[in-house]
Amino acid sequence: MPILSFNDVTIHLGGREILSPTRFEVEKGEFISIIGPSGCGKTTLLRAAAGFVTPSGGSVSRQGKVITGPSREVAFVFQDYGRALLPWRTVEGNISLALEAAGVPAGQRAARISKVLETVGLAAHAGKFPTQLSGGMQQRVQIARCLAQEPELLMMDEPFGALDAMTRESLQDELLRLVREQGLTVLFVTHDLEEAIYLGDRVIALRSNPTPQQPSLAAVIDVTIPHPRDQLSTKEHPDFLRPRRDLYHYLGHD
Ligand SMILES: Nc1ncnc2c1ncn2[C@@H]1O[C@H](COP(=O)(O)OP(=O)(O)OP(=O)(O)O)[C@@H](O)[C@H]1O
Repeated sequence: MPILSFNDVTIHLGGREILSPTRFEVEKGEFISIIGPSGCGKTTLLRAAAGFVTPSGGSVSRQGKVITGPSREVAFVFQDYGRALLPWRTVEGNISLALEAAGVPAGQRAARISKVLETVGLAAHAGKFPTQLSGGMQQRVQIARCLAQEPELLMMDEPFGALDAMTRESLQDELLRLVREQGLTVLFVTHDLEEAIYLGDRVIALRSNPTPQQPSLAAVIDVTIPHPRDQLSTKEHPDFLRPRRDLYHYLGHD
């Protein structure tokens, strides 16, 4: 059974159709990249998948059950790490939030926090406050907080969009490693075509202003580049260049 199904989901916001009927499924352990022009509904699609937005038509199911609201089984990483982390809590304190919310007993929290901090390479920074960390490290704290939650689904909304190119590439590689080690299922929104292909098992391309002839779902492209991937050879691989060219056209760059 798919972990997530969009069953002809339509979404209207502010009296406008943002998402025209959209159907796709996500299997456990898949990494789905979502790409499209600004305002085409990428965040809205993530929010619907997380139960924050109710479809005006169709339904979203998780493990075969129609979702009716938010769940602890879904964790969110936002682009704006500065606002996602509480500045008055240390790194450990921020991660503890997810465990407190999930009702994990105090005696079990410390071990889970050190495990996720180890996983994201921040064990030495547990007692620091977010402002004492670089942007990339703060983003890793957000990711660690999500991992501590042990979610079924990880939603990432342009998580690396505010980082410099080198930090972004190293976090992409770290994320790929985590996904493979932990068998995570991820929906990852990005503006960056190369990032979408580099990370994804599939790329979903959305278009703005859908019509019956040109629905929101412009394309779903399988990415067959083998793992492990690396920034140099993967991006020269024919299975990288082909979807890059196809998606470039789908996104209206003809
Ligand atoms: N609560 C809302 N009420 C009305 N309109 C909304 C609401 N939320 C989003 N929209 C509109 O829906 C459209 C899609 O927004 P969304 O944030 O999903 O796009 P996006 O593809 O993620 O954009 P970006 O790439 O710029 O982040 C936009 O035109 C936005 O203005």
